[in-house]
Amino acid sequence: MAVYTDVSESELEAFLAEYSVGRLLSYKGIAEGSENSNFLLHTTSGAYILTLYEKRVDKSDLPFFLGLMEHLARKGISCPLPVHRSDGSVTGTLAGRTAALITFLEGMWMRRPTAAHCREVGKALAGMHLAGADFPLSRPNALQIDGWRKLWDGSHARADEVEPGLAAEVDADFAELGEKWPKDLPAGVIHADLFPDNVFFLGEKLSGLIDFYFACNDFYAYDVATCLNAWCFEKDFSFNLTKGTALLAGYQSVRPLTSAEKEALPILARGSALRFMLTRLYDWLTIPDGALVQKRDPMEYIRRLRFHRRIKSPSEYGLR
Ligand SMILES: Nc1ncnc2c1ncn2[C@@H]1O[C@H](COP(=O)(O)OP(=O)(O)OP(=O)(O)O)[C@@H](O)[C@H]1O
Ligand SMILES: N[C@@H](CCO)C(=O)O
Repeated sequence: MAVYTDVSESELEAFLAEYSVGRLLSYKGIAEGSENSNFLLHTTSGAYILTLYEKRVDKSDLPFFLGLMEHLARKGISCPLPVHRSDGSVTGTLAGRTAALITFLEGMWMRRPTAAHCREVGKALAGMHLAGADFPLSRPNALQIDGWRKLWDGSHARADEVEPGLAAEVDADFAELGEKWPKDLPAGVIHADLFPDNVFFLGEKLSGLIDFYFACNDFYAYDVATCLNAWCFEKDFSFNLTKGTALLAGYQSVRPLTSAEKEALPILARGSALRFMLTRLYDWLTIPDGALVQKRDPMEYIRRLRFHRRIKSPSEYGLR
């Protein structure tokens, strides 16, 4: 459930008076998502998403996130467009929270993506990387190895509650990743969380990308590695080579990977699996049961980590 903050009709109407979106017809909370409170709004001019930023989003990052969506949308990437207020700004205050209104994207996310969906997502990711190359703002990735270490420091003592031996296993990953993490690869603005629930489709056609609230500057190939993790594993944790091949071919049809990026893919995939394992583990251990934040299973990413440790060549992901 992701409606942490209730909004009354009268305060919403007062908030909307600052926008040229017509009259409010209806609104309802959206259960999906975990970071912010989201509402679907219908007004006399169409449908919109209203987001109230909750405490896990640093407000000083909003110009980057919202500015990026606007930049990408203007360059032809299908993503939500922030709606401007009469004073030109894109954020206001509602129910004591910083809030923004963005355009509604048609489509639905794929619970069971096929290789065709994976190919489309690869193409869209590369398109986003190219379109973001001249975005003037930048934001360091807070979830690089130092950020992972902070999460790990907060989880280490209880990690073996999730699986005996996990603390020692992950300590070894940190040692190896610290040593082998690439220092210089093509970099720019990345999505950093392009999971299936952040990509909408109409049939097999990709209709848009959402949720840019982890976007940052980092290696492009790290974003590719995150998509391999999020899109190409089956429920039994086996890697689906057909999906990997499709995703990578889709990406490379728009932005070919350099040989250094190809070579780095196994270590990037391992680092990305560790990153999502750690955020999940931290939440798993620190968020009380029954809280509104949805907890996701860290074991799903421990299984991926184990897979990546065994990879000998990037061709095992379907790379050509
Ligand atoms: N522009 C949009 N058009 C249509 N639906 C949207 C749009 N933005 C968000 N949604 C809907 O709201 C849900 C939650 O959005 P979003 O993923 O941005 O939230 P979140 O709280 O940041 O979640 P998380 O980070 O856990 O994915 C989405 O799954 C989707 O159903
Ligand atoms: N995509 C993340 C959740 C928050 O964005 C995960 O699956 O762990």
